[in-house]
Order: sequence, then structure tokens, then C-alpha cells
Amino acid sequence: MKRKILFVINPISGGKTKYNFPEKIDKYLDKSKFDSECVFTEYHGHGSLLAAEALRNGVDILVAVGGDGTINEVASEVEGTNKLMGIIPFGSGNGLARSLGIPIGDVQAIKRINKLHISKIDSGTFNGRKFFNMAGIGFDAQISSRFAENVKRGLSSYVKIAFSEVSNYHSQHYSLTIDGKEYEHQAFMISIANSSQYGNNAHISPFASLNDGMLDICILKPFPLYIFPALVLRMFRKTTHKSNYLEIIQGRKIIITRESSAAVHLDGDPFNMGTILSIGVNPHSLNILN
Ligand SMILES: Nc1ncnc2c1ncn2[C@@H]1O[C@H](COP(=O)(O)OP(=O)(O)OP(=O)(O)O)[C@@H](O)[C@H]1O
Repeated sequence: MKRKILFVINPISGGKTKYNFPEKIDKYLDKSKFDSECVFTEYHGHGSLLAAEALRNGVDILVAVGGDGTINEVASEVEGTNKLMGIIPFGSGNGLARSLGIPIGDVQAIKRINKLHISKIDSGTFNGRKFFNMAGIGFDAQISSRFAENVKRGLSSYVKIAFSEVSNYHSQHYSLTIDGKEYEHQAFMISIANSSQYGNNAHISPFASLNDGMLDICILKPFPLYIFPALVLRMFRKTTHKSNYLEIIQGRKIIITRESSAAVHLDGDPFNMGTILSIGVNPHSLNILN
């Protein structure tokens, strides 16, 4: 029997046009295996509504055509069900797709879906919301907020914002409880990594695994500004674990208390949250095509 598959397409992600994408589905998706439909998201949050409706209507596979934010909206509905999630990477960073080894070209990614190769990955929870690739507080959440306000997407905008904000941002004090053990830290940012990377092969936690049932809590301590380019370089070289400024602790249940309410980013999209942050992991809870 053919599987029903819905492509949820974010028209603005990655700053790339996708209006000819449905034609590519017609051309490259294996029609003997799938009955397909395409739908475009019209606003932030629409992906979740479309995904929930599709699941109610018996769709078997939901494919996010976009970046980590689009994946988050769709996967938040698929997670915990026996349905399948696919990704056509069309974001600015494509962190989760890259970590899963999904080809970045759309035609290759469609052909990969034809193979129906399924893996199970962990997902994270953050004050009741879900994340699948990376969450964070401090500097990287600040960058996500600026990026969300920015009209132009893509890697170059991201880099520009990061370099212009780094000298203005001040580290904060955080109290952490990780699996019952307490830590106090002054930190520039704290990233909670499910996969190893933010996107664009910038790896904050080189050994993070999507299916180990654990999250990697990456605490970036205050550092002299002149070190920043070297820290960025370490991410691309997968050597952040050797930096004196980064501490990585694995955990399943994390509570973070911070000084004031501020943005949190979940898969690159900013949300305002309070001072107490409760983070957890749902092992092997998302069936994903890779
Ligand atoms: N039609 C739309 N207009 C404006 N925003 C939209 C629309 N559809 C979806 N969005 C929002 O666009 C945001 C960015 O999407 P996404 O994260 O997929 O792309 P990206 O940020 O360019 O890539 P990445 O996350 O890989 O860096 C998401 O928050 C999503 O909710």
C-alpha cells in the first residue's frame, strides 16, 4: 500500500525560493511508494497546525522543507507517535539534517526519502516545549532573537549578527542541577546539544549523539574578546572540547536558574522564558528518515 506523504514547505527559510519545489517532487519522488501533497507555511507556527491536521487525516509521513525551525514545528507533532518525519534541508544552517547525514541538495534529499531508511532519535523538552537539534540561553539565544527580526536570512546574516553582538553581550550567573549534581557558573552562553552542531558544520559538542538518550550541556565561560574567532574556528574543526573556556557535561534532567527572564532559543527560534528552566530528554522518540 502507498504511504501518504505531506511536504510542509517554509517559503522563507534559508532565504531561498522554493516555489518550484512541488515540480521536483513530481519528478523525483517514487510514485509507486507514495501519494504526495505539498503545502506552504504562511506564518510562524503554521507548520505545527498543518502537521497536526495532517496526522488527524491519516498522513503517514510529514516532511519539513526548511531549516531547524520548520523541522521543530513539524516534529513537535510527529514526536511520540508511530508516524515518520522527513527533512528536505532548506534552512540557513540545517544543523539536524547535517547531523543525520541527509544530503543538502533538494533533489538528492528527495531521492533519499525514496529509500525509506528509518532511524530513531532523541528529542529534548524545555519548559514544556520540544527541541530536536539544539537549545540555548545567553549569547546564542540573543543572536536568535536578532536573527528572527532580520529580514535577510542565510549564513552571512547569521555571522554578521554574531560578530556585531559579541562585544555588547555580558556573561550571566547560572545555577545548574544536572542529574542531581549542582553547579554554579558564570557563563556567556549555555547550549543544550542533542546533535553536535548548530548548523553549517559549526560543532559546539563534537561527540554529541542524537540517539544516546542524553543531552550535552555546553557551558561557555567568560572569555577575552580576542579569543572569539579562535572559538569559532574550534567549532568548525570539532575541537571545542579542548578549549579551556568550554565545559561539556552530559545529562538527562537539567534545571537551570538564571538572574532574569530572557530569550531561550529552541532549534534557532527565540522564545521568552522565565528564570527557572527545566530541561529533559525523551529517548528514541522521533522516527526519522535519513
Ligand atoms: N510564511 C512564513 N513567513 C514568515 N515566517 C515563516 C513562514 N513560514 C514559516 N515561518 C517561520 O520561519 C522561521 C525560520 O524557519 P527555519 O528555521 O526553517 O529557517 P532558517 O532559520 O532560515 O534555517 P535554520 O533553522 O536551519 O538556520 C520559523 O520560525 C518558521 O516558523
